[in-house]
Amino acid sequence: MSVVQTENLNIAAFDHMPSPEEIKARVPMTVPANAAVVAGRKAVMDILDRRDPRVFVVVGPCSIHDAEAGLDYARRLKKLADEVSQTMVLVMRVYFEKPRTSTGWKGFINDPFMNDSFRIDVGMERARKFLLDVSEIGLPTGTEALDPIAPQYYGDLISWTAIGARTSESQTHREMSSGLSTPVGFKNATDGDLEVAINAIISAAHPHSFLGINSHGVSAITRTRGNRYGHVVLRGGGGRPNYDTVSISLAEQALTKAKLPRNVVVDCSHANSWKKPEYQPLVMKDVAHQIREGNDSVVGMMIESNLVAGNQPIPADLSQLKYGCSVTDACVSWETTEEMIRNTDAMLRDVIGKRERRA
Ligand SMILES: O=C[C@H](O)[C@H](O)COP(=O)(O)O
Ligand SMILES: C=C(OP(=O)(O)O)C(=O)O
Repeated sequence: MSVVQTENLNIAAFDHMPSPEEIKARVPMTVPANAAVVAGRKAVMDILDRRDPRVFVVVGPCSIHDAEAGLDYARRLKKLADEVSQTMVLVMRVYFEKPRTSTGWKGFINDPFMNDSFRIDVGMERARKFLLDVSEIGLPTGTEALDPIAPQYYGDLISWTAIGARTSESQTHREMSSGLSTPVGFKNATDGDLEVAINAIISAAHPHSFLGINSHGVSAITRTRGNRYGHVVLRGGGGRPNYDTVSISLAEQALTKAKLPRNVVVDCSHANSWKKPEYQPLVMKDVAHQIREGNDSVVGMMIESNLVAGNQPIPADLSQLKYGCSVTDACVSWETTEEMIRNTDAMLRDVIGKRERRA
């Protein structure tokens, strides 16, 4: 009797992927980019530690699919960030990895040509280059860490990380977060459950040992120190938003009960806006109002925004793509984004000033 093959029965191919070191050699860190990352991380950590009275806002496209439009966005955002720097730290949302409810385009790293060629090697290098370019503009970047190997390729260029609603309960993602060098926002689950995010913060704060890769792309027992900068992100779910005063108070109580810092970020999009971009300004205004009224647990907000409002399906002929328009979730336009950020700046000026004077 011969041995019957029992492994890799559903694997079509193993194609070569350059190591993190090789990709970094092609797109090396620069001094100005490094300075933006260090400053961005410090600002967010200081906000979480209450050493900085401002709030951070992670704002940008639902996903990056066109580097040129993305950089156009980044240049505009940098000007806005400088304008409102008294009250807010703007972090550009640079999402390359999309967790899908069932199927769909999984992002710029997975399929950079958006034609099912899945050139992850090209996607990873281009993603790294994009992050470098945004950082050189002087903006910190925030991303969702979905693939547990990917941070080895670009983690040095990230200032804030999200663990998404579909993965906050995943041990793999909690382990990975325990080793990330950035603050990590854990989203409540898609059904609205906040406990998974609280458990994720506790888990990620501890050291873990797990299977990963090192910078040479070799399997490694990865041993982490634990990440004390975990916090919750309220994104709504289970058919209802959770940015209202009662939901935020419940989140504060849950954090206190778990002996965790009362740090809450509100995602103005997703189930908090019923996935309708036109509601995002209302959510942001409501949350800014809560801060004005004395709330001190909300440390940040998130906005899904692009140059052009709405979204578009990915056409078979990519030349038909509308410039600056999302190919995933619908976003608010650049003009609306400016208005949202400027209104929030005006609403927060007094309260942030008071916090500053108290310090
Ligand atoms: O923000 C992104 C989307 O909400 C998430 O990736 C899920 O998208 P889908 O439900 O369209 O698959
Ligand atoms: C997938 C996202 O969010 P959530 O995990 O809240 O669905 C996202 O922000 O792209």
